[in-house]
Amino acid sequence: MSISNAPLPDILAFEDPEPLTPGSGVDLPRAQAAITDFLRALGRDDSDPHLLDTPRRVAAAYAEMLTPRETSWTTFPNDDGYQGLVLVKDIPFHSLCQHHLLPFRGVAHVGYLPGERLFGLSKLARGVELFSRDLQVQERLTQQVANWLEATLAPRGVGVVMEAEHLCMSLRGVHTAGTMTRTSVFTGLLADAGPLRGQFPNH
Ligand SMILES: Nc1nc2c(ncn2[C@@H]2O[C@H](COP(=O)(O)OP(=O)(O)OP(=O)(O)O)[C@@H](O)[C@H]2O)c(=O)[nH]1
Ligand SMILES: [Zn+2]
Repeated sequence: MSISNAPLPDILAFEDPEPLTPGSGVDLPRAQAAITDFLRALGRDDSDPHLLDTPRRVAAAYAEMLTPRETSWTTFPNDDGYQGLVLVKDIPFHSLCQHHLLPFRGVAHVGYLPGERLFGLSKLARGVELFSRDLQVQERLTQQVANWLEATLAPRGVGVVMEAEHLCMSLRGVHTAGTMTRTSVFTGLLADAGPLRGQFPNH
């Protein structure tokens, strides 16, 4: 099943979540042949020993960057009735800009106010990876992580803040190295500014 920008699948139901299958649309031999053509079109000498295996490496690198790791989506009942914020800060992530196929990378802060279910904490970081390993724009990525938490946990509120440097702005084009783009989505009881939302860095 491809996760590319598709509506959230029903299997994200929170009672018994199944593992998501990573995107299966990658055709490695075809990608490798395309990189060979690409290098020739860029006027590179493909007899250079360092370039001989580059098409295979590049195809494999992009396939890896576009494929999230398999995981299980364990949730637990909130038997103790915990009402406070669960917030995992500074989750490193990287993704690929849909416009230039160059990386953007930074940190995500992901939190929720639990309802009846709790996530294993690592799953918040895995959720960021799930949607990052795609050709993305940062706004959609942020919204997808928030939508996924809503659909999976039915929490009382969700907050997702993402801060990233886009290499398409740093290495080319406008050449503004070091800029950081912040996107955020807050829902439910976190939609309005207040002390809970204030726990998010740079909210
Ligand atoms: N909204 C949004 N824009 C992005 C993101 N990543 C890259 N972009 C922008 O996408 C735009 C593409 O603009 P175009 O004018 O079509 O492409 P371009 O000529 O390469 O643009 P420059 O980067 O300004 O040279 C650029 O302004 C990028 O900065 C993102 O995650 N969200
Ligand atoms: Zn870009």
